Amino acid sequence: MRIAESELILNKDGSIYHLNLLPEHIANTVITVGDPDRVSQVTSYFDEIEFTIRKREFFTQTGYYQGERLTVISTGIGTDNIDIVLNELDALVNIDFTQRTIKKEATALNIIRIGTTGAIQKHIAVDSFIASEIGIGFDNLLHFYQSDDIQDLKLASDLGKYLTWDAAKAPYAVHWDENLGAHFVDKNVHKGITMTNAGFYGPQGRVLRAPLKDTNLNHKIEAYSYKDKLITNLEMETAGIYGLAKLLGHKAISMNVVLANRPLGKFSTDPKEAVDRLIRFCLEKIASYPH
Ligand SMILES: O=P(O)(O)O[C@H]1O[C@H](CO)[C@@H](O)[C@H]1O
Ligand SMILES: O=c1cc[nH]c(=O)[nH]1
Repeated sequence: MRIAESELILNKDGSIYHLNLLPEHIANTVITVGDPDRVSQVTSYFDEIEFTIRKREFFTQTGYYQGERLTVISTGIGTDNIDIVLNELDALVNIDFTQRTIKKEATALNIIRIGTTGAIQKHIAVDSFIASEIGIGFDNLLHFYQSDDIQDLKLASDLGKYLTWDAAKAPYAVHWDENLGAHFVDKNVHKGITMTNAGFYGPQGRVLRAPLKDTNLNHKIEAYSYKDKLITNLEMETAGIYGLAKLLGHKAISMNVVLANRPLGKFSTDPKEAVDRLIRFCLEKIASYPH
């Protein structure tokens, strides 16, 4: 079926609406980062940069790292942007832009998020790494899609009940890609459950001037366990990436460096270096991932 001009929106040069990319611009392995400035921090380790484009907060570079073609793209902040980035990346590989039809053979991308986060457990020190085994979304994004079969409904319902959460704002839970995820875990990485929320302040239990509705929310999250697993960290993209990647047939892993330890009230003294260590770690893991 032909997809209408209002749904699959292409720019005059044939590129996809927000990302401004043509199908040939992206590699099958895509690194997503929140901060547009982090894209060139990643590609500073590349042997060659083939392509650079920027529109709004979406800055993309494609190039080669140890002989492998990789795309690095910034998503900006939040799962509203993840909806755009994941749908448009998927369209670039799985929709024929000339015919406006879905291609017969689907392409699966490897998607690796290199992000920053706040730990909710005291024992997870600032500057350490977390690989998200599960992303739990409090942002509602996945509820707009038919997605029950890719969600961990039991975990979401258990946590919703534990927090006596408003049913209209029910969380969703989606697992990482097991193969890709396992490859990124080693002795220096905490494996955890990441809570993705719709904001940095109130939704992550931060108070500057605006008082919180539930002042105990972070303590409750810190104390919650499901099948002996704790919620480890809070950020703003992982669950959306896991949900849409799984729904669209892509493989995703979210790796985050801990900049804040919330219960201890600590923040990294050198966030740029901490992010750089995670970048180098992830690039080595990508280079050694069997294809
Ligand atoms: O560093 P990035 O990848 O942007 O990730 C985290 O940092 C931002 C908030 O400071 C949010 O996007 C959060 O998820
Ligand atoms: O506490 C933090 C740190 C980074 N990013 C977040 O979303 N939260």
